[in-house]
Amino acid sequence: MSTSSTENHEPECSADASGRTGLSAWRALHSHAEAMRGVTLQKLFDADPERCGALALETPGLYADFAKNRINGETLELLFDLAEQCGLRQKIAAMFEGQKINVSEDRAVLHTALRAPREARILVDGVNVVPEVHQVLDKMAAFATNLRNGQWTGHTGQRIRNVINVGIGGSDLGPRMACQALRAFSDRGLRLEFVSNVDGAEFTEATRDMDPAQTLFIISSKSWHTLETLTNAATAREWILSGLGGDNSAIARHFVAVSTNTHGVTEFGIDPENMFGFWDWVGGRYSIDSAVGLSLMVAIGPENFTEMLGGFHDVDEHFRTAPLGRNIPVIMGLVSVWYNNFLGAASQAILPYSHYLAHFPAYLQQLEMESNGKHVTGSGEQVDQQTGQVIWGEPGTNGQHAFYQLLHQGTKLVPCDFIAVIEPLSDLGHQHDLLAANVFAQAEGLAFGRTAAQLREAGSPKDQIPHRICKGNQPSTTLLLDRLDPRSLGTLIALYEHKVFTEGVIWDVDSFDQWGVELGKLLAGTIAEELTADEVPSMDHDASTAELVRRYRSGRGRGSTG
Ligand SMILES: O=P(O)(O)OC[C@H]1O[C@](O)(CO)[C@@H](O)[C@@H]1O
Repeated sequence: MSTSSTENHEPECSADASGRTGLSAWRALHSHAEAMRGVTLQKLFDADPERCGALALETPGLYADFAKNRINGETLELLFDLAEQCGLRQKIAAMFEGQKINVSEDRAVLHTALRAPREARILVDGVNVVPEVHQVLDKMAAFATNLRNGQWTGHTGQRIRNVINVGIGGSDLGPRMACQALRAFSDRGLRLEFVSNVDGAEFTEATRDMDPAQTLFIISSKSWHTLETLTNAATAREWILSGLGGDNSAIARHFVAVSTNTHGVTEFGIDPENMFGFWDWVGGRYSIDSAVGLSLMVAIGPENFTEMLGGFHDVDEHFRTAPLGRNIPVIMGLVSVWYNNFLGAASQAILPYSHYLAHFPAYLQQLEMESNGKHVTGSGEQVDQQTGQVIWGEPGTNGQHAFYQLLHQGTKLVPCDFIAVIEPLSDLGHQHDLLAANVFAQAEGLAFGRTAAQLREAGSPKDQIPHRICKGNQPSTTLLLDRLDPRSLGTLIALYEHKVFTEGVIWDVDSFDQWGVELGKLLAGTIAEELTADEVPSMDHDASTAELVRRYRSGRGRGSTG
């Protein structure tokens, strides 16, 4: 197995002593990785009966089992050395202090302030931001309460029964994931829908059979410039107006906005009174605790939302204060770097054994891949090692009948995060026991596999034995929650936020910008004009793209030859 340079996209510059690969801890980890190649999980367990206790950590409501990872004490020590040499502890402090660690945008990164207690003091440019945070939370709580108890009615005086969050990326994935995760805590009299895609199919399906008189839209966009959201918002306005007799005053009762852009919101026609603000120091993918969580607060109520913030805050404190060796998100991040940069893992699977967490892998895709998919360091130099994790996954047990075959018998190293829950949320406790049996069984099976000797003993036909062998040694971490509730969801999300932060520090990237997303937006603007122009446009594309545009125009009955 090769090490940090396994992918097709090699950095343009070679590793030099000023980059991460020049650090003594980096070089030591390389040598250690060589030594660990033949060391299987079976050997690691056989060698150390204390391993499980030594490699498990707890935080309220959650047990993190790292034992089934291809690491030993030395691996961890070297990873902690690397963290020290990369200044992880100083960078954690800098984030919590509100220093402008989002260097390419010259912004502070303070999602942790969103869940700070009322009495906390966190300064950005000399101003304590905590009172503002709580002002917005209070305004959200008043609105959510009025909507839930029927005091906020629609234009015709009818009670609101449907709430549709319109937003994309960070303005969609968090509340969408959490509304599903916390359905058991939701007001079942309210129907929550999410519309993100510019594909009109999503809007059409979400609003099918809905009564506009009973429907409220939350238009959520940090920038208020996002094509998908503004397009869907305009469609929503048309839908409300045509459903309610074209009276513009209906907008005030059927639209609220979540944004940092008061001007854009006002221009759209939403009263700034009905706008819930946030700040440029909240990144989109870190915004679920801000006003972006409004749809979630409407669904679960302000008290549950506050509980969730408590879970986040507990982990913030843990991340900020626990020594590296006891710090769960630090270890999650470092173990992830170990596989990515030293053992050549191609991707990382997120496998929640809870149907309520069905959207959690998609949420983590943005969190991880938009944060750490970067090719330059904070100071704009080409990185000298692989950055970013490819994240994917599905809830168990469904995934077992789809892609686990590759995990058990394929040739790829795919570290897995299993997320399991002890207490069932439904009355079907016996099914929950089966679910739990499966998650523990999968982690065990992936780690230790099934040998030829075991198969022979079980009476497998001789010619089938090679096909049936599972080599094992596929590593995993298991996060075991006492129960899935607002607090533990906060805990879980915050662990991953800080895991991603840890990785970003090791890779020396700005985890809080996302310039790469801009290119697609720019090109789509040009192509949208070409697709819809009356006259055949003159195009400046590569031959492949130009042909696709021509064929599309032709298929839509528009001129395609010039
Ligand atoms: O909330 P906005 O400004 O509409 O942006 C939505 C999303 O678009 C991005 O800027 C790029 O995809 C994300 O970072 C962000 O979460």
